[in-house]
Amino acid sequence: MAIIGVGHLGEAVLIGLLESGMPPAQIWATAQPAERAAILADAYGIEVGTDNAGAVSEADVVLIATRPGAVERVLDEIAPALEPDAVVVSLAAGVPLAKLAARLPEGTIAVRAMTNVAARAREAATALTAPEGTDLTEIEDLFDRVGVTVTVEESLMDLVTAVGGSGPAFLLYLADAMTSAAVDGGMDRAAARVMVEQTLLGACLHLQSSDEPPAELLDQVTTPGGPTAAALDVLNDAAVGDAVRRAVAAAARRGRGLAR
Ligand SMILES: NC(=O)C1=CN([C@@H]2O[C@H](COP(=O)(O)OP(=O)(O)OC[C@H]3O[C@@H](n4cnc5c(N)ncnc54)[C@H](OP(=O)(O)O)[C@@H]3O)[C@@H](O)[C@H]2O)C=CC1
Ligand SMILES: O=C(O)[C@@H]1CCC=N1
Repeated sequence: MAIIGVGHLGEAVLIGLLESGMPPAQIWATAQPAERAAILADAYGIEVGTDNAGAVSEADVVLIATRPGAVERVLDEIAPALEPDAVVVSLAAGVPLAKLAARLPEGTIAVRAMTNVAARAREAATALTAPEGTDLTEIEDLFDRVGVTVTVEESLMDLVTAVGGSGPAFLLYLADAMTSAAVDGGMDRAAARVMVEQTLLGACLHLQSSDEPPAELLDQVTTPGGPTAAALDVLNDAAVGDAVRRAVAAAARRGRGLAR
């Protein structure tokens, strides 16, 4: 396979794939500038260059990991070098399948994947979309190596981008605020970080291990008149739940805007 434009997300996916046992010799990647390509090649023991067309020439699956604005240029570069049965998977927010297909040779399958940085820890949530009737088994298997994969209608991709692709940002925002509060209260920063990260991880695992809705689990940790109730009073007074809903809507709107 080939990964074109290894930056933050591309590196997370690369690490997850290698950690999953994919042989390094199976992955050809590109990055820029050449110095970064050399650093990545050294760090991961894979082929990394700056020649996008060269990297895809023997690939069955090509992941495009550049920012949205560079995707069409990359497709123009690689299109003549693609294997006839290659599948091209764009990881970019907001670039529709139609735009991908328009730049690819007739018959080349284009797929959109919205994943997230948790691919690094093989805990990504990935949503795939492709033209109706596409057999996505191979691509699902690929993303299953780095987490959990679902398939959605393309019309949902901007929403999925907001809750999945951007999703880690919501928890990292919370982690930053909770850590600052602990440090301001006198905790050592390293200890505060361990407490916060383990608590957030534990809460997510708790949610995952239960069939109950998050609101029900929230009730169960909120003793009437207790400290958690005091915290929720503040969050509710500040309408944080509403702000989160508006943040998801804003991220989805921005994703739609990128398509233009
Ligand atoms: N970051 C995230 O958490 C998520 C990102 N995404 C999507 O993933 C994509 C990448 O995001 P992210 O990793 O954050 O962005 P980055 O800017 O970190 O990575 C993109 C990389 O591609 C390189 N690049 C640009 N043009 C080319 C080219 N023509 N050939 C080869 N490499 C090139 C960039 O180099 P240079 O810096 O020199 O331009 C950069 O290193 C985006 O489309 C985004 O929508 C989706 C979900 C989550
Ligand atoms: O914000 C971004 O541009 C990317 C897309 C989704 C998450 N991060």
